[in-house]
Amino acid sequence: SVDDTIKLNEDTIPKAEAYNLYSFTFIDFGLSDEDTCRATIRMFLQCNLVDQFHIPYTVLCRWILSVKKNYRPVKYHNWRHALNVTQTMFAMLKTGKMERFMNDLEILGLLVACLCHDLDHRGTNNAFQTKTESPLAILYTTSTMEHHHFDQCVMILNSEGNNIFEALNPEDYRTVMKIVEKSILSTDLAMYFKKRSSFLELIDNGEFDWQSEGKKELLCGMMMTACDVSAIAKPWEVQHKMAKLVADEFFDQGDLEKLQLNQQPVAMMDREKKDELPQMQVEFIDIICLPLYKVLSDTFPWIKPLYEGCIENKQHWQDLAE
Ligand SMILES: CCCCn1ccc(=O)c2c(N)nc(-c3ccccc3)cc21
Ligand SMILES: [Zn+2]
Repeated sequence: SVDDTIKLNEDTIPKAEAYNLYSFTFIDFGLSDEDTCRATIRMFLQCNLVDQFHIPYTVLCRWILSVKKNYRPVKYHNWRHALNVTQTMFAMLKTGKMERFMNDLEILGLLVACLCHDLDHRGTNNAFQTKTESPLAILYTTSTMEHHHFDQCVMILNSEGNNIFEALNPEDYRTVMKIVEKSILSTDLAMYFKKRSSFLELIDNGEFDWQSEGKKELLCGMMMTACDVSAIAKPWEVQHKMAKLVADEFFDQGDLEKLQLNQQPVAMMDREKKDELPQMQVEFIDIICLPLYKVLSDTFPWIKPLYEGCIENKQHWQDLAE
């Protein structure tokens, strides 16, 4: 009858294995937009978040659709990137066994942060906001886009029927919003090097339980970056396609800089230098990705597949760079 809501149970939403959600080699290419929403629901179900935090099914669906709608159709920083980052976080927590260090609020916060971490991205980076004196750069002078992404996350949660946190008590609500805010802000790659050296210091001091406030925040921040760049660790065919999407988005920004600002873009964003891409990929892997996945997989061995995937892709890019 009309008042039959779609009962949320195992069979209305395909199983996690049907979407290969537990794997570090998850590929979204074959999924329809509707499938991406079902896969997101499945990840929340598998982490028992819907029952744990009494998230009404219709609110969860509406929120996922609102988040998807607030991603722009840019070449790389779109809804599919958000889904891929969220799925990598899910795989790190489950297959990578990182969930043992996290309480339920942290798991909820991390998945929400991943899904929202690039909301309303325009395909241009923080430097571009500053150079063009965009309204966002005037609003936030540091981590400009990341503050905007968090703002958009809050705006959606405050929209009618979209507050998946509505059943949380005030203390838990404050806690989870802090986790979401810190996790989204930690995806600013400019913060990565500082974060990594603090993380290394903790490792060198023999840190093992990660339970204090600051240490937990640092671990979540490292996990967020590991998920954000995880396209670099995917099977070569997938990585090659994703790298082209990243480069094309960078080149579009370079074009804007030439046209709007009459400035010469950096090599990474200059389509005249596209044949230097393989070498730039090797540098990106060596400077950002390998150090990150090495320190994480040395400490948490079950996420080694990310390190191995990255090593393999470095080899492929080196072959192209010669
Ligand atoms: C906005 C930051 C994107 C970071 N990023 C995330 C995941 C990726 O897979 C990749 C990639 N394959 N390549 C690049 C890259 C492209 C041209 C020059 C230098 C680096 C970046 C990247
Ligand atoms: Zn991202």
